[in-house]
Amino acid sequence: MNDDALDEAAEAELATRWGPFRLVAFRDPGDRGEHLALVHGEVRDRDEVPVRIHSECVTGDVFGALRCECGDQLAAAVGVVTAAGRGVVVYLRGHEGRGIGLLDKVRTLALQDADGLDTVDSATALGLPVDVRDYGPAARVLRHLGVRSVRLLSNNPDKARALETHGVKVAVRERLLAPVRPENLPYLVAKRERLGHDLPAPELPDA
Ligand SMILES: Nc1nc2c(ncn2[C@@H]2O[C@H](COP(=O)(O)OP(=O)(O)OP(=O)(O)O)[C@@H](O)[C@H]2O)c(=O)[nH]1
Ligand SMILES: [Zn+2]
Repeated sequence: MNDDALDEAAEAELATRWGPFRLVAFRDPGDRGEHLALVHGEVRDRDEVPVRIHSECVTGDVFGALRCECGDQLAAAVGVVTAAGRGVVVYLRGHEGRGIGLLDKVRTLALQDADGLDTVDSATALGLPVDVRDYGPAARVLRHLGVRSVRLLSNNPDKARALETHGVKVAVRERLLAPVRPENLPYLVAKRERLGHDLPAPELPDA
């Protein structure tokens, strides 16, 4: 896809429970979707800016679902950014279910519960792709913000590679770990063993 400018963007200050952010809402020319970037501190013309590229997970991010660790990672990323005094959290809508959409994601969850399939096999069993996320919108908004290179907060080496193919300079990728819980243990195991995520062997804390 092209790596040109954003179609349109709107900005406002956003005081949050975590601290002050500048909200940049934008429409991307590639997927035509509306996405968000939460910007903290000065990021223009900076190198190694802490950046989280977060795929929408309405169940985990909004409703606190524990079967994935998305909500915990989002909070952790905001914590890293505010502690560093600068950074960006890009929130990509349309990435729900690694790009298959909300309804099909929920179908995969139901199949996991019914048949014990993991997050990969449940998608394949339904004839769905495992991961069809487009990182072009993330690359374009980082360019729009003038970020020179990023300290990427992610356990997914493919995400770093995908961003690089869209012209983002990933100076370093850093793990973004969430607490291991009984509810998210199967998901973390599958991400480590099936999807090649850079995760330590997940272990539950002693009770
Ligand atoms: N298809 C499918 N998608 C899921 C499932 N659980 C969570 N997701 C989606 O997975 C996306 C997040 O991807 P993950 O594989 O958890 O992590 P990642 O973004 O690749 O890697 P990190 O940067 O380390 O978070 C979100 O869009 C979720 O909606 C599931 O069981 N099936
Ligand atoms: Zn999730």
